[in-house]
Amino acid sequence: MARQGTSPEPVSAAAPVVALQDVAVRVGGRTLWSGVDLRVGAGEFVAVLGPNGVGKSTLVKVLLGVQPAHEGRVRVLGGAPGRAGERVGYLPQRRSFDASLRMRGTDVVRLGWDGDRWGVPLPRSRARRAARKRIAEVIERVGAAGYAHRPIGQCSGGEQQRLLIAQALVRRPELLLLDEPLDSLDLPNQAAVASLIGRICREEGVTVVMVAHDVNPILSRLDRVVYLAEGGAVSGPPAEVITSETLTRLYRTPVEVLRTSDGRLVVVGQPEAPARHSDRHADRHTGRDGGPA
Ligand SMILES: Nc1ncnc2c1ncn2[C@@H]1O[C@H](COP(=O)(O)OP(=O)(O)OP(=O)(O)O)[C@@H](O)[C@H]1O
Repeated sequence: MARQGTSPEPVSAAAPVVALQDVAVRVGGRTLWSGVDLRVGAGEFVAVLGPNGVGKSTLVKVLLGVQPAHEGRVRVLGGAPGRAGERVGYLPQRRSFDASLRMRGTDVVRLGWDGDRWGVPLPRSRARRAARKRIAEVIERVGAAGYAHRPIGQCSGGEQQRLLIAQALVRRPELLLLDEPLDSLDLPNQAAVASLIGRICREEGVTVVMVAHDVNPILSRLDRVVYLAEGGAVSGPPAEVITSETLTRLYRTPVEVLRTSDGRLVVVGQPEAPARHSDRHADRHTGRDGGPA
């Protein structure tokens, strides 16, 4: 599929945090998408959208360097993907914690600090103090201080998600890759977590690339969206991309974008990707008869 950008990507004098040039990805012998161009500047908030199974998580894996691009050029923080180490924070697609899990929220955050740390160790007490300080600071930042000492399995979905965001942030990444962080949260928690991510982006200058099933909770905060389709993609400001005309062109089938009275977007007619994994998303509603953008 040919590239279908609606407007030229903004030209920034600074090197982009993420740069994809004519990138194609193949998994299991199938091309998921191709001809994808994307430039994400420092401090931008970008959403990756599209139907189930289209390859949104795979795009994140390309940026992490765990999924190679089949074609094209990918740069992350000025280097090859996977080379930026702790400069990239990652929140994988949500996996819920078993209610009986005794690990505390602080331990979950600590995993992000200790994870794969190696090299010349700091003196033990100094290292411990630095770790404790940063873990407490980031738990405070995400508003989780009230429950971080509870077993994670006893925290609510929204509380768990905040702690996982803290884990992704604990090493002060410049780029935060979030795979459906609002998945399974109720509307008030979606709004609260979206607001938190927006503040981290705006106030701390962290670049955010976030896979989303529903763009509405983050719509007002986004600089750009990338809409993936079988074969191709379109990227640009939300107001230019999430339109009946652009999505109809991208999906080559009539797609209608409706705006509800409270400003939410609903996309009607967006096709499913050919290989659905409805097993993981049985409760979602994205087919031809309408779903959130
Ligand atoms: N290692 C793999 N081998 C074969 N197929 C794979 C592999 N990884 C992913 N896929 C397939 O690639 C497609 C894209 O998967 P991906 O998880 O990136 O989609 P997605 O857009 O994030 O989906 P969802 O919205 O449902 O989470 C799916 O059909 C998936 O089954």
